[in-house]
Amino acid sequence: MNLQYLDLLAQKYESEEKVATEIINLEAILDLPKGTEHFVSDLHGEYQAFQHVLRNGSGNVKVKIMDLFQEELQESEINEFATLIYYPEEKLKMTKIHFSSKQELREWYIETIGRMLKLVSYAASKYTRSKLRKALPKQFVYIIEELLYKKDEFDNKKAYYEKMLDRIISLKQADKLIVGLAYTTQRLVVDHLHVVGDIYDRGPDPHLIMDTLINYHSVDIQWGNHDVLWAGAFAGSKVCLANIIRICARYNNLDIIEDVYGINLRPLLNLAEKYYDDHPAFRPKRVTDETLTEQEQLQITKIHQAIAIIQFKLESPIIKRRPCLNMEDRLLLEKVDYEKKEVTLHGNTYSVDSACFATVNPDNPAELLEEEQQVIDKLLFSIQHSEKLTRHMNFLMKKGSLYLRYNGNLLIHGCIPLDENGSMKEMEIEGKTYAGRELLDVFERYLRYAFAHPEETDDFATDMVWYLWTGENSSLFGKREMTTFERYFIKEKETHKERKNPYYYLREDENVCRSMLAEFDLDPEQGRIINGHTPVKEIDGEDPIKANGKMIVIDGGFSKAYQSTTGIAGYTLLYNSYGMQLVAHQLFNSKEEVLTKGTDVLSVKRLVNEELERKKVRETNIGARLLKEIESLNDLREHRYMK
Ligand SMILES: O=P(O)(O)OC[C@H]1O[C@](O)(COP(=O)(O)O)[C@@H](O)[C@@H]1O
Ligand SMILES: [Mn+2]
Repeated sequence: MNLQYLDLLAQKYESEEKVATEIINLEAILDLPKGTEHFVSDLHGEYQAFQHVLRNGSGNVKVKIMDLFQEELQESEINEFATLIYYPEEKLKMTKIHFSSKQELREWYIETIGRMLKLVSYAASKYTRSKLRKALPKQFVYIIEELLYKKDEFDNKKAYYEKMLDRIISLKQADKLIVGLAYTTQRLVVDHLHVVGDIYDRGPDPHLIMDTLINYHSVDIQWGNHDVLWAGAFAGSKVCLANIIRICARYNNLDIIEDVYGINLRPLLNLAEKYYDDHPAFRPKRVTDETLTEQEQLQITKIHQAIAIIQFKLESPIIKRRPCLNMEDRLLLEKVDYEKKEVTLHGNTYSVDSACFATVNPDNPAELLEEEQQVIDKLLFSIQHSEKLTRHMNFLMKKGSLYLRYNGNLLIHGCIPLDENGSMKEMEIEGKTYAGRELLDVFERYLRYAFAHPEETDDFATDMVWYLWTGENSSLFGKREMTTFERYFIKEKETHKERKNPYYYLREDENVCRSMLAEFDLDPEQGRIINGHTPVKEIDGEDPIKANGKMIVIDGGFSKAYQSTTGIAGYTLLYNSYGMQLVAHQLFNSKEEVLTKGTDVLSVKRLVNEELERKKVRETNIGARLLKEIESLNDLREHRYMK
C-alpha cells in the first residue's frame, strides 16, 4: 500500500464520514446499468449527417419517446415531438407560428414541457442525480430539479408547480427551457461516443465535426488514415501536407484550408497558373456549389495538378532513405520514360501521354523546382501556425489512439495486418521485428514522437506517419499500394486496383477474429472487433456483421461520395445494458427535410447480441476504475480512522 497516496487521498476526504459517503456512492454506481456507448465511423467531413445521428442518438431518442408516449400520441405527433428534441430552436420557430392566441401557445408550452420533463426523467433513470445535474442547462438546474422530483402525494405543492410553470412562460423563459431540455435529452441517451476514425477529407465540414467533438461530454477517437494524414501534416511531414491539399482540391474543399484554417494558397496558385492547364483527371469531384464558375473550376484543376506533382516528388526521397519500408515499387516518377511518355509497372508498360510533367526534370525527377520548394515550405509554416488547426490537432492527439480496448471490445479503424495464414504480419523497423499489437504500439509511438517534434520534418518518425497513410503494413491503410498516380495518369483500370491485406477476407472467419482479440489481451468469448474504413456494400448484399458477430464493420458511408456504392448513409452501433444493436441509416438529405416532413430518416436496427443479464457499470472499464477507487478508500478508512 502506498502511504503517500493515502496521505493525498486524506486531503480530499478529511473525515471518516466523507470516506464512508464516497464508498457508498461509488458502490451504488457499480450497480447501475451500464451507460450507452455510441459508435460512429468514417464521418468524412459530413457534419450535417453526423449531427443528425448525434441528435437522435442513432434512433435512441425515438425509442424512448415511443416507450413513454405511444399509447397517448399518434405517429405524427410522436414525429413532431422527436423533431423538437433533435432541432429544438428551428422546430420551436416553426411550431409557434401556427398558434393564433396566447392561450393556445400557453397550453402547448405546458403540455410540451410536461412531456419533456417526463422524457428527461426516463432517459436519466439509469444515472445518478449528480450526473443528471451535470447534463441540465445551467441556468435552469434549480427549476428543473424542482419540477422533476415533484412528489405531490398530499396535493400541497400543486399550486406551487403551476405557478412555477406560469412564471416560466410569462417571463418568456419557456423557449430557453425547451431548448435546454432537448439538449439534455440528447446528452442523456448516449453516455459515451466512440469515433472509429476518418473525421477528415472528402466532405466539406470536418472542422465543424471537430468543434462538436471538442464540446461533447464524453468521447474517444480511434484515428483513421485520413486523420493521421492531417496530424502528419501538422507534425511536419511535407508529403502528408501535399496529400491533404491534394484531396481538398480533388473534392472542391480548398476553403477548408484557406478560410477555415487560414492558410494562404496564393503562392501555390501562382505556381499552378504558371505550369498547368486544364486536365480532366484533376477536375474537382464534388461540385455541388453552383456558384463555382468555370474559371474557378479551372483554377482548382491547376492547383490539384501542382500539388499532386509536388506530392509525387516528395515521396521519392523518403522511399530511398527508408529501405525498411519496402516501397521501391512506388518510385513512379523514376519509372517514367519521359521521351516515350510511358511507365513500366510490375513488368507492364502503359502510356502516360496525358500526364502533366511540366515541372519534372527527367534526369532527376524527384527534384523540386525552387518555386515548388518555397511553396511547400510556406504551406508548412502556415499550417503549423494555424491557431484553429493547432486546437483541432491537439484534441485529436489527446483523445485519440490507433486502437482502443474498451469494455471488452477492440476498436480499430483499419486492420490488424495479417499474412495469408492468419498470423500477425511481421515488419522490421529500425532493426527490430514487430507484429500484431506490438506493431501498432510502435506505430503509435512514432506518431506521438513526430507530433511532439513538429520542427523535425525528415526524421524517421515523421516518415513513419506518412507510412501509416500509405504503407503496406499500416494498420490504417491495409492495402498493398495506393494507386493515386495510376488513377490520375494511366487509362488501364487494372492498374487502379488497390489489393487489400488478407485481413479483409480473413476477418470473416470467427477463429481468426478470436485470435486477434486474444492478441490484444481481450476475452475472445465476450469481445468483438469494431472496424471502420471499408465501406460495406449493402447494395451487393454485404453483411456488416461478420464472423458470427465477432466482427462488426460500421463504415456504411456517411461520405456522400461513397453512398452510391454502399446504398445507405452509414452504420452506427449502440451498446447499452441490454446488448448491442447495429443501426443502418437511410440517406440523409438535409435537416430542413427532417424539419418540414417531420419524419426521421428512419434507421433500421439489427440486434447483434442480447445480454443474458442486464450489464452493470461493475462490468465495464469505468467499473474497474471505481472498484480500484473503492479499494483505496477502504485502505484509507482502515489506516486513518479505524485505529
Ligand atoms: O476516392 P478517392 O478520393 O479517389 O480516394 C481513394 C483513395 O482513398 C483511399 O481509399 C483511402 O481512403 P479511405 O480510408 O476512405 O478508404 C485510398 O485507398 C484510395 O487510394
Ligand atoms: Mn479510412
